This record gives sequence, C-alpha cells and structure tokens, in this order.
Amino acid sequence: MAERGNDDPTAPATVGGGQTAATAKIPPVQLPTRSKDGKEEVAAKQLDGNDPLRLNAASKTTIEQQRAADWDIIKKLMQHVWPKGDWSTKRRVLLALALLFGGKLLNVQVPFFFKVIIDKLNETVQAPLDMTNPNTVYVVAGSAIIGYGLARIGALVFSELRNAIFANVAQRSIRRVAKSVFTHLLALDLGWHLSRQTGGLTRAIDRGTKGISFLLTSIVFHIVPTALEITMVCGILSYKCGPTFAAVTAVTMAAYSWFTIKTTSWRTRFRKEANAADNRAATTSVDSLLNYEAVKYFNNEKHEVDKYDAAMKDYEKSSVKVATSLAALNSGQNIIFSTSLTVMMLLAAQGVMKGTMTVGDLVMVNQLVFQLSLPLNFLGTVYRELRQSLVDMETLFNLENVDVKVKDNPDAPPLRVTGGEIKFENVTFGYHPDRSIFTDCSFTIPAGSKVAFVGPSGCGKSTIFRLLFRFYEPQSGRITIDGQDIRDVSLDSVRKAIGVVPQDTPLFNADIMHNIRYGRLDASDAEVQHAAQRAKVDQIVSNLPAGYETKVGERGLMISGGEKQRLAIARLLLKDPEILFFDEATSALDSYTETELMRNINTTLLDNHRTAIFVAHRLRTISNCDVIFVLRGGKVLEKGTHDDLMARDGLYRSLWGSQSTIGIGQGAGEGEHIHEHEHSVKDVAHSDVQAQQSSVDSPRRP
Ligand SMILES: Nc1ncnc2c1ncn2[C@@H]1O[C@H](COP(=O)(O)OP(=O)(O)OP(=O)(O)O)[C@@H](O)[C@H]1O
Ligand SMILES: N[C@@H](CCC(=O)N[C@@H](CS)C(=O)NCC(=O)O)C(=O)O
Repeated sequence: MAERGNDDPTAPATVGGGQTAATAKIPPVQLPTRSKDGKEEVAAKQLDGNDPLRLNAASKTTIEQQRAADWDIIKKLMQHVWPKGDWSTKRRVLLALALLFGGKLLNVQVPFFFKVIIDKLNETVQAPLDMTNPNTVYVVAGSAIIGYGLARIGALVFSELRNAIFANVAQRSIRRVAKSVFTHLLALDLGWHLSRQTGGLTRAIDRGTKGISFLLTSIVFHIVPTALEITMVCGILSYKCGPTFAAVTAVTMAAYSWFTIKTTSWRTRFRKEANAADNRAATTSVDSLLNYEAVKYFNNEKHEVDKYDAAMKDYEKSSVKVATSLAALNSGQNIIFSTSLTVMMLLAAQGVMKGTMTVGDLVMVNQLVFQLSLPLNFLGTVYRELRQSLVDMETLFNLENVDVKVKDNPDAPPLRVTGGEIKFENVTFGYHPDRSIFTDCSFTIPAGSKVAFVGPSGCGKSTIFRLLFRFYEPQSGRITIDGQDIRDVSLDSVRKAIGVVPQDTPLFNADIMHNIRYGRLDASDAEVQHAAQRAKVDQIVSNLPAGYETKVGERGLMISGGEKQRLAIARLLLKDPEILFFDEATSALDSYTETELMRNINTTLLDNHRTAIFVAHRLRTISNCDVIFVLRGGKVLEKGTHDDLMARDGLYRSLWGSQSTIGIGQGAGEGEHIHEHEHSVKDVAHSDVQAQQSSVDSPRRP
C-alpha cells in the first residue's frame, strides 16, 4: 500500500485553532503565513490536526464534535458518490457494490472447496479403493479442485473489475471538488491571497484531493469489504461449526482492531516527528542551496551543514522509533491473530476427535480465518491514513467556506464607459483599521486625460488602483467611473475596463508569446507581435535565439526588470482597456527606452482617447501630464499641471528640486554619484524637451 506520508505536524494546511467545521463560525482554515523574519508560522493547535492521541487527551465534547465533523465530511463526500439525479454514477456504484458482494462470496467459497477436496481425498485414503466408487471420488475431488481455482480467479477478477468501475466515480468526485475549490480560491479577495502562502494553498488542495481519493478507496476497497468478509465468516462458522467458532472470531477481530488502533495512535507521533524533521532538513537544504551566494559571502558552510545535520539527526532518531514501533505493532497483531487461529484449530481438532467435524472442516476453519489476515494486516495503516485524510479534507472543504469579501452583485448591470471620468468621493480606506491610507479623500480624473499621482513612498499611490479595480472596498465614500458607482456595476465589467502595468509584473512560466497574449487570450499572433512592437518587446525578442518562444522562467525571473515591464505594457496594449494605470511602469528602463516607450504609449492613448493614470517616482516621466496630483497624509495636497505646481512653492517643487540635485549632495567624491548627477541633470533637460515634444505629440484635451 502506498504511503502518502503527509501526517506531518508542520503540515501547512490544517484545521485552524483545533476547531471543527461543525462548530466554527469563521471558517477555520489555517495556512501558514510568513512572519516578519520569513519563518513559517504554524499555529500550535495545528499540531493536533491529525493526532489520534488528541482523542485521549481531549474532553468528551471535543471528541463528539470531531466525530460530527468527520461524519459531516463523509456525508459531503457521499453526495459525490451518490449524486442526486446522476444515474450513470449511481449505476456504477451499484455495479461496484454488486461486484464487491460477488467477489467476497466467491472468496469464502475457496475454503469450502478446500474442505471438499480434503474430505474426499481423505475418504479415499481411509477406505480401500474398492469400497468406494473411485469415479465419484475423482469427479467430486476433481471438480472441487477446479472450483477452488475458479473461485480464486473469480474473486480476483471481481475485485479488479470493481476497482476499475469505481475509479471513475472516485476520480470524478476529486475533479468536482477540486474545481469548485479552485474556482472559489480565484474568487477570493487579494487581501486574503496576500496573507496566504501559495505553496501552502496548493498543498492544501493537493492533500485534500488525495484525501478524497484515499477515503473513498479505503472505504470501498478495504473497510466495507473486510467488514463484509468478517460478517460472512462469522455467519458461516456459526452455521457450519457452531457459535463458539464465530464467537472466537468476533472476539479476535475486536481485540485485533482495538490493539491496532491504540498502537497506531501511539506510534503516529513518531511518524510526525520524523516528517517534521524531514521537512526541517529539506527546508534547510533548499534555503542554503538557494542562497548559495550568501553562504559563500560569509563563509557559513559549516553553519549550514550543522543545521542540516541537526535536522537529519532528529530524523534518524524518530525514524528508528517508527521502525521499532512498527515491529511492536506487527508482533502484537500477529500474536493476537495466531493465538486465535491456534484456539480454533484446537477446537476443530477436538471436533474431529469427537467425530462432529471432519479434517476438511479443520482446514476450512483455518483457511476462512486465515484469509482475513490479509486485509487486516493493513488495518493500522488504513486507520492512520483515514484520519489524516479527514483532516486534509476538512481543510479543503473549509477553504470553500471562506467568505468572499468583494462580492459581485448578481443583478448588477455592466459598467458603461463613456469617457472614462473617475471620481473618488470622500474615500476613507486603510488596509488595517488602525492605519488609514486615505482619509476623506476626493479627486476627479477628467475623462480621457493623462494624470499622474506623485508623493512620498507608501502614501497610497498604488492603493488608488487597488480600490479602483475593487481588490479592496473603501471603508466609506464612493468611487465612480462615468458617474456609476463601481460597487453597483458588475465586477467583471469594471475589471475589463481597467488595465494596469503593475510595479512588479506577474508573468507565467511560459513563453513570451503566451505571456503577452495573456492580455487578450483570443488575440492572433500578428496582433501579439504588433503589441510587442509598440512596447519595444520586439527588440528583445529579435536578440533571443528562441524568439517569441523563449520561456521567461518562473515568475519571469529569467528576464530583466525592464524587459518584464515592456512585456507588461505589450500585454496592456493588447487588452486595450478604456482606463489605463501605469504604476512605475517604466522605472526599470533606461532613459532612452523610457522616452521611446512613453511616446508610444502617448500616441496610443491619443489615438483612442483613453484615461491614463501614471504613478512615477521620476517626476520627469510624468511632467507632461494634464493633471498631477500630489498625495500626502491620505489626501490630495496639491494638484495642477507641472507648470502650475512649479509656480507654487509646494511639495511638488521641492520633490522636483531634490530629484534634479540629488546627485550633488551625495556624489561628492563618488564617481558613481557624480555620474548619476550628470545623468539626472541631463534627464531633466531631456524631460523638458520631451515635455515640449509630447505637447506637440499630444495636444491637451479639454
Ligand atoms: N495588502 C496590504 N496590507 C497591508 N498594508 C498594505 C498592503 N498593501 C500596501 N500596504 C501599505 O499601505 C501603504 C500604501 O501602499 P501603496 O502601495 O499604495 O503605496 P505607494 O504610494 O504606491 O508606495 P510606493 O511609492 O512605495 O510604491 C504602504 O504603507 C503599504 O505598506
Ligand atoms: N501491520 C501494520 C503495518 C502494515 C504495513 O506494513 N504498512 C506499510 C504500508 S502499506 C508500511 O510500510 N508501514 C510503515 C509504518 O506503518 O510505519 C498495520 O496494520 O498498520
């Protein structure tokens, strides 16, 4: 039986706070969050997640609650196995059950045939051949032998058929649950996602779905068949050999199960410790190897090796305990089983002596009970994995219960963009209640204009986009696009109307073509290439051996920041939304490319009269905007054109001043900075030219 090996106390996904689905009001999903120092924080209670020992320590109500929650999950799962109205699945299940019953029936026939063979041959041995009819013996014993073989083959074929037929039901359930959880995850708000680790989430789905598979298969292939076989064996024994045999079997099964469950619960701790140590070792080694350069910079190889070895030492210790406790479990199980088998043989031997039973009966009893040992040998493993599956599935189902904060109103009409005027009206917002980013903030972005937001780092420039895109809802006030409150129109239409080049471009681990096409999935190759041209991606692509088929690596790590930004712009040009948001979109580009790109963007905007919002630290990039908003302290401090703002002795002018002189103060004696100074003076000069040029390129709209 395959080990899933996921009974790990540091498992990232488990039921939070030890609560159960049945009792928790707030869905107790708990995935690891990263603490400030980058360590994974796992709530202490999580350690209890799948600990059967908890059942001993916990209060009675907790056991009951846990049981109720477990039943809840099994019931939920059974809805997939017996789905309302889905007769094709139901037929499959019924067929699988019939095969199960038939298979077990055949299986218990095997000892009967054995008995007949022995008895018949025995008769022949005991009585001289001429006393009996040898033909009858041959016929009976021969057909029993054939029956024996056929019964064995039949039992196996039935069981395999059952597996094949049920596989479809199990896999479909997994797919349904996984799809519904994944859909829900994508619907959850950004805030929720930012506070979770993606790795933890995917593992939660992975484990949860594996849990479904394990639970279903172990119930259908292990627990139910074994229980059925035990019942059949007890019935046959009491009918054929008297109730004593049945009683011995029943007591043995009870003792065996009790011992197995207790011992498994006890030894699960060692497995958890081993897994935790294994995880620690893996984390340490991955961390060290990923930060190879850092290790070398500070000659810390020994420190890393020691850390790794400490985890491996723990792993070694607990692994030894796993092995020794397994030996104890196997020995105990064997002692119980063999004792019972011996007792039954004794009873049968007495029966034979008394003449109430035949030698064939003795063999049959032995065989009937012995056959049970096969599935029972994995009882402990099945029990442990079942408990783990229940915990994993609880986590999975609880993910589905997480409330979606930013909800789409089902009856909401789509947003109709007529010019792209954006209004923030008395907006108050903070990510945390005790720290406000905007306080009663109001401003208007005129339709079709090019505006910029500037201000100190962290003043909330990117937050404007997140609110506009409805990643978050303001605590009070409203945001409108062309007079329509964005909360009253459909979320999908708002997001379709707005495009963004974010600070950090999210790229998929696919080729450049796919990544640009992501802006509009149905775009043709020619359209993608055209957008790439306008975003100056074609220059990069022409230098790459694989051209548009070059993979960008996980999260685009294989291409430079500037190249990433150009890809993001190409994507946006392809999406061609009515409202565009450029969040430091050109910060990683050199001045020349930036100017070129900005001119391209300007032309595009001009052609289509799009509303465009720019956020930039390099003020020269945005100096030609129609309106510049200077944010500070959660409000708009100044607003106007570059010239208006320069005419005033305000924050903008001082920011501009500091940017054009930044190199002088810092650069004394440092070649690098002097160079930067020269550059920035040149940049300002350049920006003036650019501003003039842009005003020629893009006459101000009313
Ligand atoms: N998801 C979040 N949860 C909590 N706080 C956040 C979150 N996102 C941003 N913040 C905080 O809100 C503030 C405003 O963030 P925002 O990204 O809008 O700033 P910004 O003006 O764009 O900054 P920068 O110029 O550095 O990009 C920052 O102090 C930031 O730390
Ligand atoms: N008889 C025991 C052990 C069965 C067994 O050998 N299980 C296999 C997996 S199918 C195993 O490797 N177990 C390791 C362990 O339990 O530590 C039981 O009922 O659990």
